[in-house]
Amino acid sequence: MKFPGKRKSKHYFPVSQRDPLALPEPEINEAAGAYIVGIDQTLVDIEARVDDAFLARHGLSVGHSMLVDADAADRLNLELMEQASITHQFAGGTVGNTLHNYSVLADDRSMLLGVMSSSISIGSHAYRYLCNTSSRVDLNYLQGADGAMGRCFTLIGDSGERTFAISPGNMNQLKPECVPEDVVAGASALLITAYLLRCTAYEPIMDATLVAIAYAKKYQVPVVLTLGTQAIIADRPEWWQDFIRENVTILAMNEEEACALTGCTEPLAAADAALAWTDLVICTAGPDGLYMAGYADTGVKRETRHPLLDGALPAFNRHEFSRAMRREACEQPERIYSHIKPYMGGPGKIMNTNGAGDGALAAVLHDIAANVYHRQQLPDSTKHRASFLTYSSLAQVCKYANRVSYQVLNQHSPRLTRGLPEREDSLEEAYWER
Ligand SMILES: Nc1ncnc2c1ncn2[C@@H]1O[C@H](COP(=O)(O)OP(=O)(O)OP(=O)(O)O)[C@@H](O)[C@H]1O
Ligand SMILES: O=c1[nH]cnc2c1ncn2[C@@H]1O[C@H](CO)[C@@H](O)[C@H]1O
Repeated sequence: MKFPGKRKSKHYFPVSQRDPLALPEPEINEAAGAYIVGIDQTLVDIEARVDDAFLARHGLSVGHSMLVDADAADRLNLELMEQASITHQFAGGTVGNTLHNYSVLADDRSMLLGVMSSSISIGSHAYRYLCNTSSRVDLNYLQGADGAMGRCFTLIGDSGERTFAISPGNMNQLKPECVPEDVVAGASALLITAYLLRCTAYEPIMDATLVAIAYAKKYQVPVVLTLGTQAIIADRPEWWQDFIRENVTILAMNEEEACALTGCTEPLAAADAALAWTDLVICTAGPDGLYMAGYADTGVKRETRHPLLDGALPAFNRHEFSRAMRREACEQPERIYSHIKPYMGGPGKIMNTNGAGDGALAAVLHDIAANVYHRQQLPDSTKHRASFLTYSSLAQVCKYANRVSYQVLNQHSPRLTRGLPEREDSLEEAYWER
C-alpha cells in the first residue's frame, strides 16, 4: 500500500510507536491486505467527435448518459463509421475507471465484479478492456458470458461536452451468485453506482448489487455510491434518498446530481442535506473545485489552521482538520466540511473532463483503504483511538482528490496512465498556494 497524502516530510505511520518501516526487519503483517471491491457494468468507451445535429438526430440529451436499444446503437455506430469520426476506444465504466485509478494511486489491489466475454479475440472490445486495465485490478471474479460487451458511445459535441449513449450488450447479466461473500466481507469498501439500478426491465445485476450491499452491511464494510448521471436521480429523488439512508456510507456526486437528489443548487448546501442520509459526502463542482462533508466526534474533532470560509454555511471549514467518522461511531456527532478550489487553478488546457469526478473518488477510496491497512498493521496506534473512516483529515482528503482530478483533466483517458509524480509525495508543498 502506497500511502496517500503526507508521505515524504512526515513518516508513513505518524504514531507514538516506532515507525515499523524504520525497523531493520519490519514486522509487516503479510496476511493482511486492504482492497476495494466494486461492481460495474463493464463497458468499452467508443469516443467520437460529433456535431449537435448528430446528437439531436439520435435523440440524445447533451451531457447525459442514456440507454439505447440494439437498433439505435447500430444506426449510431454506422453513422460514426461512415463519418470516420471514432477517435479512441478504451476501457470505461464509472466503477471500472475508479477501481483502475485506485489501483494506480495505491499501487495495490482492487477487485472488479461484472461480466466479461467468455471468448476474447485480439482487437475485440473485451480485449481492449483488459488491455486498458491496471494489472493491480483483480479480474479473477468476473462472470463469463457469451455475446457482445457493453459499449458506451462517448460523443464529444460542439461545446466539448460529453454525451454517453449506452448499448448494454451483456453488461447487466451479472448474477447474484457471482458475488462472493468473502470478497465483500474482506474489503475496505464496496463501490457501486446508481447506473447499476438503471435498467429498462429486470436485469440480474440489480439483484447482484443488492446481494453485495447485504454482505457489506453484514460485515460493516462501507458502501460507497457514486450517482452516475443527473437524470437517473431526477426520475425518483425520494426513492434515492431512501436507498441512501438504508444502504450508503459514502456518497459521491457532482453538483447537478446533488441538486437532483436534494433540491439544493449550492453544492455545500446539497452535501449538508445529504448528511441526513449518509456519513460522508464528496460533491465535485467543476471549476469551483470540490466539497466534502462528514461527521466527527466532539472529543476528537480538530480545528483548521486555514482561514475560515463562509458559504452556504458560516465558517463551514472550522473543523476540516478532523478525520471523518461514521455518524453512529460518534458519541456526540458534529458535522464537518471542507472545500478546495481546483489544483493550481486547473490545467491551462483541459484535455478531457470525462472521469474527473471518478478520479476524485479514487483518491478518497485510497485514503479509506490506507486507514484500514494501517489499522491492520498497528491496531494499537493512537491513530485508531476512535473508529475513523479516513486516514487523513477532511482537508487533506479534499486536496488529494482534487489533485487527482487535475491529473485526469490533463490527459485524454479517464483512466490514469501512471501514479502521481514522486516530487509531490508531500501534498503539504506550496503548489497549492500558486
Ligand atoms: N473547468 C475546470 N477547471 C478547473 N478544474 C476543473 C474544471 N472542471 C473540473 N475540474 C476539476 O475536476 C473535479 C471534478 O469535476 P466535475 O465536477 O466536472 O466532475 P464530474 O462531473 O463528477 O465528472 P465525471 O462524472 O465525468 O467523473 C473538480 O472538483 C475540479 O477539481
Ligand atoms: O450507464 C453507465 N454505466 C456505467 N458507466 C457509465 C454509464 N454511462 C457512462 N458511464 C461511464 O462514465 C465514465 C465517465 O465518468 C465513462 O468512462 C463511461 O464509460
